[in-house]
Amino acid sequence: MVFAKNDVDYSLYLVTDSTMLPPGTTLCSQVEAGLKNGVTLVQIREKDTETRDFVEEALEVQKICKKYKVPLIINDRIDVAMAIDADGVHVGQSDMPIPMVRRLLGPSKILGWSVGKPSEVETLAKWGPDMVDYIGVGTLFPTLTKKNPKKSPMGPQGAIAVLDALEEFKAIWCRTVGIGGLHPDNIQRVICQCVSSNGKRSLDGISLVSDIMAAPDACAATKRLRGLLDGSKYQFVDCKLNETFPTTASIQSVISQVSSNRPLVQHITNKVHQNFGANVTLALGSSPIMSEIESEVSELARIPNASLLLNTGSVAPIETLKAAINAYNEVNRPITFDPVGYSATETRLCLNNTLLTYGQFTCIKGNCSEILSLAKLNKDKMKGVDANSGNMDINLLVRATQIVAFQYRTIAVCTGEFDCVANGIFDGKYKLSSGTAGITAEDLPCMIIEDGPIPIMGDITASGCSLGSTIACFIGGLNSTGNLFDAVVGAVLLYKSAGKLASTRCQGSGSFHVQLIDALYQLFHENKPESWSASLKKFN
Ligand SMILES: Cc1ncc(COP(=O)(O)OP(=O)(O)O)c(N)n1
Ligand SMILES: Cc1nc(C(=O)O)sc1CCOP(=O)(O)O
Ligand SMILES: [Mg+2]
Repeated sequence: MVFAKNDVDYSLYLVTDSTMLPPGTTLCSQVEAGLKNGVTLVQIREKDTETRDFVEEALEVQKICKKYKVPLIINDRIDVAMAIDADGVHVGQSDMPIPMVRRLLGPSKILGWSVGKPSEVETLAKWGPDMVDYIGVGTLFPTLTKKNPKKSPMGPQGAIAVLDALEEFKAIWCRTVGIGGLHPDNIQRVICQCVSSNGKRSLDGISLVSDIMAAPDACAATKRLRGLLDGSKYQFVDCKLNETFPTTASIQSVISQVSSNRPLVQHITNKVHQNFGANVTLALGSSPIMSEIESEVSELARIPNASLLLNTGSVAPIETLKAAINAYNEVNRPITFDPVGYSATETRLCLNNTLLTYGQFTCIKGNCSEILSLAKLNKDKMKGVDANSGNMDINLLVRATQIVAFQYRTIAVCTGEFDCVANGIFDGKYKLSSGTAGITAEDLPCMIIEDGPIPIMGDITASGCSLGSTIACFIGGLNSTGNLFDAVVGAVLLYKSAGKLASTRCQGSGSFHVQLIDALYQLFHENKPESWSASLKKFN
């Protein structure tokens, strides 16, 4: 049987490993359980099996694949593939060179290649459409399955770079599967986030080993994976994700929800911010807890209307931060991420990038420098001077905010002399292969919040960090019918207006601190957004 290459379904690509079989299962029983429940492509990968045994196993698996009319790919071993007339081969960067494999296999067989960086895409593009049919894009996340890995995990951001390279080098024929550490808790996020910058391409499928091969109930495991792949919405937080533009009326509704739901806002933050952040949270009718105790994060995340503010100025161990992200993601509770000093040092860059790869953030908030760095746009392109002072290049900052929102599938906030909020969530919708149907970062809904300069804001500690507290209060307090974009924009609008009001009442930075809390308290409890001083306007 020859499979027409255009008909290959890469959506759920099982790679075997008989070293992890649960008791009572066999290589064939796990493969058949997968095929019965939605596996669309199989690769036999047995790294420690003698050739004779490998051939026999491959022949058995091939029989089952034929029964389900699913192609069988052989890992590494071109000789075995030819011997049993398999449907294709997968090789990596350190295996037999692709042109040689293609010459042995002939034009009709499926040939896959492991790719981890854009330069490898450039190579396959130069070879043209008769060489590589698909690429395994990885290693996405840490995995114990591949022994002595040569590549460190690239995360969704690394996969985006590969997808961008496929578009850049016009390898439009080449299909893609993500691989490495893929499991139900990250697959939707991967499909959502792994989209080329032009919005035209997302992964064509996911490839995995242990989630099925090591599953005591491989049928159930496969059914769950199939359900995620055939789904279309990643409802990662319990509220509405639609993209309607906020209004003063919708913001008023958000405040009413916060007021009645009194969210628990867990702060994992820097020491300077802790006290002021707690007082800001109380002023906003919410309940602060400044806990960095790993063993209680799951319990806290399950408290009704719990909301996490993760400010990486915190000195908590990274394992605690990861546990907190997991805990809140697991129960669809919101996480506001404040990557303090994002790339100021190698240490911070590594910490922030690790966390950004680790979970789904409901809102990512940063100052101009942090947002520009996250968007990989350096300040030199700014028309004006440094991003933290006057002469803002508004268009560039909005663009950077939209890029962050697009790439992390989040609500991105850039705060400074003016604030902007971009909505990159696409209502949670995702789709294999076709990306965002050509919608790009610059098409994202974006609101600008302005109230003129408030210089004294920069003269107190934790003013930026406490915008994070405000956002966490607002999104934590939403009902399931509350709209996320309204909440984030409302938080920024309130915070900016309160800052302006406090600046007119204070005598200096000391009294500004107090006046800011008073102003937040007053505007929140009055709940009259139409009277606030900051302006709210659509950027696009
Ligand atoms: C679908 C898919 N993607 C990547 C790999 C890894 O192949 P390779 O880099 O050759 O490493 P080994 O699998 O040979 O250890 C794969 N097998 N399948
Ligand atoms: C076979 C393989 N190749 C990888 C790559 O990055 O190229 S990662 C990997 C193992 C993936 O196993 P699991 O789904 O159990 O994490
Ligand atoms: Mg290999």
